[in-house]
Amino acid sequence: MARYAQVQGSVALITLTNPPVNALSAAVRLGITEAVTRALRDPKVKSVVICGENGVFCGGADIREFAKPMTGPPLVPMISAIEEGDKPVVAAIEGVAFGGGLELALGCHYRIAHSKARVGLPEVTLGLLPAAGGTQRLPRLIGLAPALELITTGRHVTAQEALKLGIVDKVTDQSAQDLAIQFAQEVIGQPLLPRKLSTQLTPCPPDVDTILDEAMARVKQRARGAMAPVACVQAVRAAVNLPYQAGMQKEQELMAFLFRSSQARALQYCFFAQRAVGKWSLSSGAHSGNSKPRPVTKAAVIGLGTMGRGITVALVKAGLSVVAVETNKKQLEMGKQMVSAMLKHDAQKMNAVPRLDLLHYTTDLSELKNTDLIIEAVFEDMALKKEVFKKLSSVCKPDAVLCTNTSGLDVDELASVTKRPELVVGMHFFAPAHVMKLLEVVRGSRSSPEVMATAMHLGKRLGKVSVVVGNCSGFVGNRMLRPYLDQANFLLEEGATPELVDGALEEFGFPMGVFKVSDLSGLDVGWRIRKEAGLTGPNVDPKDPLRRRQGRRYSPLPDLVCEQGRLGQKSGRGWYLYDKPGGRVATPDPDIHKLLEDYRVRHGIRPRQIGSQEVLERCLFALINEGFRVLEDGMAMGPEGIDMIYVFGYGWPRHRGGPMFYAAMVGLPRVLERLEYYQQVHPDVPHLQPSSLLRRLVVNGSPPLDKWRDFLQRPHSQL
Ligand SMILES: CC/C=C\CC(=O)SCCNC(=O)CCNC(=O)[C@H](O)C(C)(C)COP(=O)(O)OP(=O)(O)OC[C@H]1O[C@@H](n2cnc3c(N)ncnc32)[C@H](O)[C@@H]1OP(=O)(O)O
Repeated sequence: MARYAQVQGSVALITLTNPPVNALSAAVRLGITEAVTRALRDPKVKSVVICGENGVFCGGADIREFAKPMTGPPLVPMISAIEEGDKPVVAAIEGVAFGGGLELALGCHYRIAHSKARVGLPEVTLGLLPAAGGTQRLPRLIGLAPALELITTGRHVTAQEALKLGIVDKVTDQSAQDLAIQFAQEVIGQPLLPRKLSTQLTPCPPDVDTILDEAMARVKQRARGAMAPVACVQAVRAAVNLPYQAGMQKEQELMAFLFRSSQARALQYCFFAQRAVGKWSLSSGAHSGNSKPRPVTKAAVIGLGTMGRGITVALVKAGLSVVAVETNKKQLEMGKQMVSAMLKHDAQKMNAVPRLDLLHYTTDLSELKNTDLIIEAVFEDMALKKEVFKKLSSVCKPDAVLCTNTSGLDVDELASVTKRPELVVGMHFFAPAHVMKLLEVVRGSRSSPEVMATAMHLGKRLGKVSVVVGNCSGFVGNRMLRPYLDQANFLLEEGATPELVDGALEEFGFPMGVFKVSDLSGLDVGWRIRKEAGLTGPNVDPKDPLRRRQGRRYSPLPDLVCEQGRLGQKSGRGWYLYDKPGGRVATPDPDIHKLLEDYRVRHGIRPRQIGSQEVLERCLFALINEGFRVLEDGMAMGPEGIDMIYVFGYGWPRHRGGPMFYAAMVGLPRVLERLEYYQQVHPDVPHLQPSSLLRRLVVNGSPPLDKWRDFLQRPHSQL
């Protein structure tokens, strides 16, 4: 796990060999410990170089080992032995030096990086802190403020920035290993003490307490309940206030607390779940390993509304040439201006040139003859989308892939109007499409494995977390959102206010509560959908009472709010009041409180005190319950997919792992018991009826999440 060689006569070369990222597993730590001891003992060895195999220095501690009892030599003494030795040790960083990998490099006396390498301490993103001396050595090396920023965010740093910050000593376009070997010979005999970071003091500006206090305030505000960033600031404070050994002690104490936390488990679960969803499989036996994507060099986007513009920008930023289509010259010009502005804005931020040359604008569909893949992003209307698909089917080359960016319409119905249903797939982007990381890739019943591979591969090129989902109404994310929204509205009827509900959800960790999100998206969106579904407006069954639709409880409150012209942020009023149309700062609105009071009086509802716990249980458990139904119906590959959809698309706090992981943490019997309770109180809400999968899991002793698939009744998923 670590290869030892003697090169250039006097240099010991230690190579980490644990593909793919040379993670510091027990075997690697043992290998390094033995190799370093050998090098330090061998009188013929005058200096040492540590590098990684296959162009990667080290991706850090082996995260898979965190769930198991610790074996092998610990990292801290291993790194101390390197630093304390009397021979210069040079880290040759290629690829990445992350987490324990960078901490290992910080224990070396010199660091040389390849120009394409990246370094960082991303432990905070795993619910931990850099506990192999990272919180103590990095501030001593680069100073308090930059170290705080890197450690509390986990940000990756390019080799060039690392050089500027002083993390690395040299950057090369050639082999970092070769330069390190040469360098290791040059520094033989030079004093080592100034290079041993643990012997140094953290360089501190006079306003050190202010910097630390401000960092703590910033971190607490951003963390939304996540504990690791707060612990990171505490650990770095120790690097300023305490001698090295005492600082290390503090680092270990904080780490021990974080290591056992449910947040660390949730964040580590997310790390692996994010990678697992990329490895899709279909019930036919096709999977990511045996299905080849089609080459896509030229794409097209139909419709330059909000979604189409974002998708166009995402495609261009990924280096694809794009034909952007609108129905008339005026819309096209408007779309063009917006897309150009977005690309220029983005390029400016990155100090790059906007790739406007990759774009071609047209109103003529026949110009799509040579495109490999087309993404339809027109208005969410089945008739209109069908018309577009019919035309695409006749103008595009026969093997062009046709994608729809619908947020919930039937992909099979759309595919049925084309001559190539096997080449039709859903690509559900989330607004703003060039920013949001989530992509639901919707498999129609006839979508071929090749077309699935193409959509998933394209998602990866666009930097998205792409999740394969089945073709059901609302797919996975929006389907699960409905019961959540319903519960929020029912809570208002029963006595809550928008700010009470939102407060509970924000306290839980959502960046915005449900009513603030609705105001941001525009309340008319849901209103139109409800009208089309016959839930409000002229198509309502006249026999339905006002608070019942289609056999179940219905809250007309959102419709009443829209009828008053309160459409959310854009009209300056929605569930909240804003300072002006388009304003962002929400303040509670007495008019909404009055509307709710009048409504309750009109319907004879006696308002009651509602607490945060009830808000969370009713909103979140209803959503989770639908998640179990999604699994039962075979519309998702597994709970990991659902969780990644919620983390990346709906603001579910990552440190709570996603709804299905959260359910497992709360305990499935508890979720079941609360759903049963609320179902008894609200028998007219079918969404509260516990799903059969949840019941079955509880009966079978609540197995861990990765075993849930064994309890599905359908032998095959619908994917
Ligand atoms: C005392 C405690 C001291 C230190 C604590 C730590 O060091 S915690 C670990 C800190 N390191 C990280 O957080 C880095 C995590 N990894 C990454 O960011 C990326 O994997 C990386 C290294 C940039 C490579 O990215 P790439 O896109 O090239 O590959 P991918 O992410 O798909 O990873 C490939 C497979 O390697 C597995 N893997 C990656 N890092 C680790 C790791 N540190 N431990 C264990 N396994 C790791 C990853 O899961 C992939 O596995 P696969 O089975 O192929 O899905």
